[in-house]
Amino acid sequence: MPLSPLPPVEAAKRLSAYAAVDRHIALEHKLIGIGSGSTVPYVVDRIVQQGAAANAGRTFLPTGFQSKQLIIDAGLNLGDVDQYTRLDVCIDGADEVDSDLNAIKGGGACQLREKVLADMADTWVMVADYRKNSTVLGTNWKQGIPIEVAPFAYAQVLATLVKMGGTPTLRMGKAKAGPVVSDNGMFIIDATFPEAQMKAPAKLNTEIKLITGVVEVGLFCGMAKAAYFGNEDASVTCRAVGGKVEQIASVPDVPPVASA
Ligand SMILES: O=C(CO)[C@H](O)[C@H](O)COP(=O)(O)O
Repeated sequence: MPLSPLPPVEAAKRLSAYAAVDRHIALEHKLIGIGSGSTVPYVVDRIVQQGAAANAGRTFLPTGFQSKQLIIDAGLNLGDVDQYTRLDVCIDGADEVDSDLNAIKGGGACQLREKVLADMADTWVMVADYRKNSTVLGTNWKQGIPIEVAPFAYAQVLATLVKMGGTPTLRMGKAKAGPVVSDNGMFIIDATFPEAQMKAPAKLNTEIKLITGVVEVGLFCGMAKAAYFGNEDASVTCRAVGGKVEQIASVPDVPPVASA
């Protein structure tokens, strides 16, 4: 059956997710990390399409409340990060990816758990629509780098980020008075930095991480094996570690490893 029609950005998210699952989640993969955001439901969707037999012996670890619900709602086996020290593969979304596969993540305030699972995974892969495909971080994603901080320390961290050249703001709730509180009970600061600093994201990541009170930084540097971007023309751009870029003309309606 052909894929159901979707608005262009949603269709692009679905394409990236389907292509990444088809390439990176094989029948022998038993421990799988599920990231956060609005692209990841399509990852779970494609995994379910691989069939009940494929998924019977698998365990899925979530990066937060949202992905935990996705795993449960899909009828997949839920695992806890306490039970494992490695994953076969983890697929996650991204807010922006640069030409070296460094990424800004944490638009959904999940960057701590996302980074722990990325660290654990033998293969960590990002999925996103074409708007996230960039050369320098901060070009398309203007909101800033999400930084998870201990609530007690937030004012001091804000001041230190300003001294470092950043423009930080405390992320406020949309349907809640007061700041956003992460799944870990932390606050989130979003900080923009001048392009010169954004061009060296690994250095910036280390500098921010060293601020007392910072729990995790939404810069993911040197972690990804590949990033998949769904395009408006129904193709998928795959950028792999080492700089190889591949255009995937189309994604099949059914996953190649589908089982009964
Ligand atoms: O890092 C994240 C959440 O903390 C998400 O993966 C990121 O915000 C991308 O989300 P989306 O797929 O909705 O664009």
